[in-house]
Amino acid sequence: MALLRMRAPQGANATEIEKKIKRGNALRQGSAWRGEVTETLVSRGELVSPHPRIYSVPCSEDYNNHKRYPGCSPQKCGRAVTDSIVTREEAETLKRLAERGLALAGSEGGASILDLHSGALSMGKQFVNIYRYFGEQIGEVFTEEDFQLYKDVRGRIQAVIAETFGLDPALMFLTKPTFFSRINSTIAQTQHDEYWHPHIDKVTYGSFDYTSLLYLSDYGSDFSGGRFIFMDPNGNRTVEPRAGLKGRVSFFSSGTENLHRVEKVSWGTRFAITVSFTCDPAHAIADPAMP
Ligand SMILES: O=C(O)CCC(=O)C(=O)O
Ligand SMILES: [Fe+2]
Repeated sequence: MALLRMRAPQGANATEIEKKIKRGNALRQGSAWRGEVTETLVSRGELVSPHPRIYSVPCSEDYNNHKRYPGCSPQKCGRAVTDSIVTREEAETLKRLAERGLALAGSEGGASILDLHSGALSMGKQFVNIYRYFGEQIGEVFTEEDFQLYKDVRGRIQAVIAETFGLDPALMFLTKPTFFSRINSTIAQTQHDEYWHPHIDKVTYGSFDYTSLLYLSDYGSDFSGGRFIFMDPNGNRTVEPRAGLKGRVSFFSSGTENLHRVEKVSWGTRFAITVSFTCDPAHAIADPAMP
């Protein structure tokens, strides 16, 4: 995603992890596997309800290099998708909010973000602080109800992640960045537009232990390309975004076991929100709020 390139890998093990990505990429390029989709974990036509569809993956060693927080740090790793916690109306409301916010500016390239917590909004080739730049006008874009909806949805996602991975939800914390993304097929102008690179969220964002993505538009009707791809050593596993019936939520442990990328969007516009959690209270943030 756009914010993704803003941060260098952090921590003592970052270079090791980068080496692992490079080794993995070299292996993939040299093998018979040419990056095709080998398995669709959840397709656009399915409704995953009432229980999440869960795929377990062995935890990578990443977590051994970090302080462990009992009740939160991953002991079980994997990925899951649920279509049962965000209604279609809620997804539509959040999409309209993303549209309104991003309509104020946006990247010249194909990927724009609006970070609700920091206020960072793509503008041309850079970012502005939406709360500072638009001042009082912000009241015409966001309402208290919008922030309340974000908070409710965040709470539901947190609960389902805790349930799935056997965690205490009170010991996991929202972390930054948390942002709306808007992606289209416009040619990239800066690195921030290059959303398609393989990455590991724990490396890219530092504080993430669990990542979630709430999709606000539909693969195949609002846009094409733009599938989410887990890049496993033995092939690609994809999740097809969708929101038209229920807002699809995909979530996963943020370490090397979940190396991933987003396929390039070939037409249309793709909206999503990233909502992620940390086990480290020092990296906790409050829910975004009206300034
Ligand atoms: O939008 C998506 O499906 C994934 C974005 C992503 O990988 C990220 O923001 O780190
Ligand atoms: Fe990511």
